[in-house]
Amino acid sequence: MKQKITVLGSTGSIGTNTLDVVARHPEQYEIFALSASTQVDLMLRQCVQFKPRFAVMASAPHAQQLAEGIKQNGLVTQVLQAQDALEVIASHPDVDAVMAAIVGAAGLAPCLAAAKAGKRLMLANKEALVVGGALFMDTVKRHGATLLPIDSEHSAIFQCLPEDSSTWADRVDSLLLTASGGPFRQRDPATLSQITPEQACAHPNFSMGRKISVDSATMMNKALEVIEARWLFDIAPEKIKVVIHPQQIVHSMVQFKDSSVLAQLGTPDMRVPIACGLAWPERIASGTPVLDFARLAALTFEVADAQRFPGLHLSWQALRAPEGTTTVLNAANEVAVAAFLDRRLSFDRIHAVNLQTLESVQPGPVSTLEDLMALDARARERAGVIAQQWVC
Ligand SMILES: NC(=O)C1=CN([C@@H]2O[C@H](COP(=O)(O)OP(=O)(O)OC[C@H]3O[C@@H](n4cnc5c(N)ncnc54)[C@H](OP(=O)(O)O)[C@@H]3O)[C@@H](O)[C@H]2O)C=CC1
Ligand SMILES: CC(=O)[C@@H](O)[C@H](O)COP(=O)(O)O
Ligand SMILES: [Mn+2]
Repeated sequence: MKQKITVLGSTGSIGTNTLDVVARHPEQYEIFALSASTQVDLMLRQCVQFKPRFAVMASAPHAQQLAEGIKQNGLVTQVLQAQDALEVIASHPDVDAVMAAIVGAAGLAPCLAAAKAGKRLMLANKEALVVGGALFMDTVKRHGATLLPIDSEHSAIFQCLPEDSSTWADRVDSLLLTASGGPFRQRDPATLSQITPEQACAHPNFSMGRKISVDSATMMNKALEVIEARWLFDIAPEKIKVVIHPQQIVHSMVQFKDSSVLAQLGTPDMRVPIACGLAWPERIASGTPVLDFARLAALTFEVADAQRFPGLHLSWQALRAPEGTTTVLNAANEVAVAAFLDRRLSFDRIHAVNLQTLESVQPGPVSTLEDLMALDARARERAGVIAQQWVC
């Protein structure tokens, strides 16, 4: 039987890489549903190629445009656009696995729907876990869903950890997340206010969406990944460490109690963790060239400079603070990054918006999705006001 896959965010960087891997294995996988926000033409091409049963667009005008294209091409794909359409395709009884590749907190509701339906959930959308925290993990456990990390660092750790998670607490000393340091690892900090969105999005090793690219440049991506690791691997925040490794060949490491360290290596290409998540515990070809150790240059490691990357430490601070603080941090960062990408906020103010929002929003209850979304909305509103004072 072929596995039926829903891809949430199919027009993005992770979405298109997922479809690339799926297309290499037509005997094993078929696309059940796709979702996108604005890219109608690309979505139509994906529908022509993969013939999904459903395609979801985020807005009515985009859905209408897609429906016309679907009709012209004689396809039977049903186009949906409704508030709960993402939940519908994430939890449909015919779906075997869901790739969560929407960017931001917007991906939380469909992730929870997939988890409640007990699906195999491949999680790239780290913000969903940063926002959802305990509720997300409880939902996965209560409904017997299978959660597979797609974020490259977490996929690496997942592959290095013993299969039996009940042994982790006794055996594991710490998790070592590697970080590229982004495009400004060596840039004079005095010039950070001049950075353009184009410069910030020029990641040294990966071609990714604009939001995660800016996060990599501030190292807020690593802050989100520390929080993501805390929940995925149920580990105390102080046992999660970050080391800069500019080549991104070592994707992350696990240090055990006897000081032995296991690492996962590979060419930096997201099709590797995607193929790993799709097939786990089997292995399938990803289309990625293997590492050529004869030609590999030096692998180097450095400490992250706290002055250059002040956002990194917000992860540990937020994890020590009352539950819900990570939801506030994520919302502030989404607002600040959007303002920077719109050229309304300078690059070096992203951290200031995050910090001031954390200082001024007290998290309330976070035991339901509605609680989390209300807190997210409150934090966004506050972050918007804070960002406004520095509008450029
Ligand atoms: N790119 C990478 O290599 C990696 C990404 N990740 C994580 O994976 C997630 C996706 O990243 P990436 O693929 O780079 O992002 P992209 O911006 O490239 O893609 C995002 C996708 O989500 C859709 N989308 C955007 N906003 C909404 C919304 N409000 N509602 C519904 N759909 C929406 C977009 O639609 P459209 O394009 O049609 O507007 C697109 O399909 C992020 O959480 C990121 O942190 C993790 C590790 C690596
Ligand atoms: C590919 C991936 O998982 C991204 O999160 C990427 O690793 C970004 O790396 P840095 O945030 O370390 O630049
Ligand atoms: Mn990552």
